[in-house]
Amino acid sequence: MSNHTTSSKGTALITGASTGIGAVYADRLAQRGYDLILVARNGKRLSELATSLAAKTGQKVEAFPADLTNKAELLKLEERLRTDTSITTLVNNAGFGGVATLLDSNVDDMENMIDLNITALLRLTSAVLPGLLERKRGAIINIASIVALNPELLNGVYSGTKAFVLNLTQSLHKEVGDKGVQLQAVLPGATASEFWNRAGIGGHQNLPSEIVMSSEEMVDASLVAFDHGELVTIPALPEIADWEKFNAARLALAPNLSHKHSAARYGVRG
Ligand SMILES: NC(=O)C1=CN([C@@H]2O[C@H](COP(=O)(O)OP(=O)(O)OC[C@H]3O[C@@H](n4cnc5c(N)ncnc54)[C@H](OP(=O)(O)O)[C@@H]3O)[C@@H](O)[C@H]2O)C=CC1
Ligand SMILES: CC(=O)[C@H](N)C(=O)O
Repeated sequence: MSNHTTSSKGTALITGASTGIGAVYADRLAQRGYDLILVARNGKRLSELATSLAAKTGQKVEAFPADLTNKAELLKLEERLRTDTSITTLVNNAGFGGVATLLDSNVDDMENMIDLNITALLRLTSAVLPGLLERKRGAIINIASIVALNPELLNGVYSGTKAFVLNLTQSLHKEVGDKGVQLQAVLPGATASEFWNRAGIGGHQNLPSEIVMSSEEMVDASLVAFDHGELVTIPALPEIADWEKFNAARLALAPNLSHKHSAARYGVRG
């Protein structure tokens, strides 16, 4: 498959685009002049969104229904990412979480969460990245979460999946960030979307309103950060210096985490 684009921005492929944060990315990127490929399970919702965004923006918008936890469907999307040279941007947004403790969770549901939040994201990234590097152009936006930094909040497997997304993005930035491909990890806090209904707490209306951002504001802030080339974006964090201090402390630990001998405090030095 070759170049389908009608746009100089190229095509953005957005997973989890049928609603919530992904649907707002679709709207905003189409308004910025991207053609779109919209992915989610609900084909009817996707087609309706594709039709309305195409009419609103004049961009080419395609619905690509797929369950990303289904290997055959995931492989089809990977093939598209590998072969469609119009694709310049991947927004890895599809994901779900939970609020139950591990002991109260069904382990099959946890595995399914890992399949979507980690495996699908990894495989789609691996499929698109070589082409972007070859063309020296493009971006991957990965939707993580503030729970990447906060394992004590919500479900621990969910936190682990989002820590994976953050770490992978930081690692890829080091690997390819100077080769023409922009990376961004977005760490939303509580955001108004169907996430909260799917997570089993009956909707974001059940949260204190002071901690819940609209999906529109979350995405708009993240796109401003994207334009500034920010690698890790925490839309709700008032002072970026707080993140920078946290990250600097992590980096300062690094040279001291691997030594020939264990620390003196354990009293077992050879
Ligand atoms: N809302 C929040 O408070 C926060 C959300 N996030 C993250 O943001 C991302 C988007 O979530 P949000 O918009 O809030 O949630 P929503 O539940 O509103 O949207 C999730 C999207 O993912 C799609 N999706 C779910 N399962 C699959 C699947 N198996 N295959 C393909 N698509 C799937 C859904 O569509 P369909 O059902 O049609 O497949 C939908 O489009 C997620 O990664 C979430 O973890 C991070 C921090 C905070
Ligand atoms: C931190 C949150 O409130 C959240 N929903 C998430 O991380 O997905």
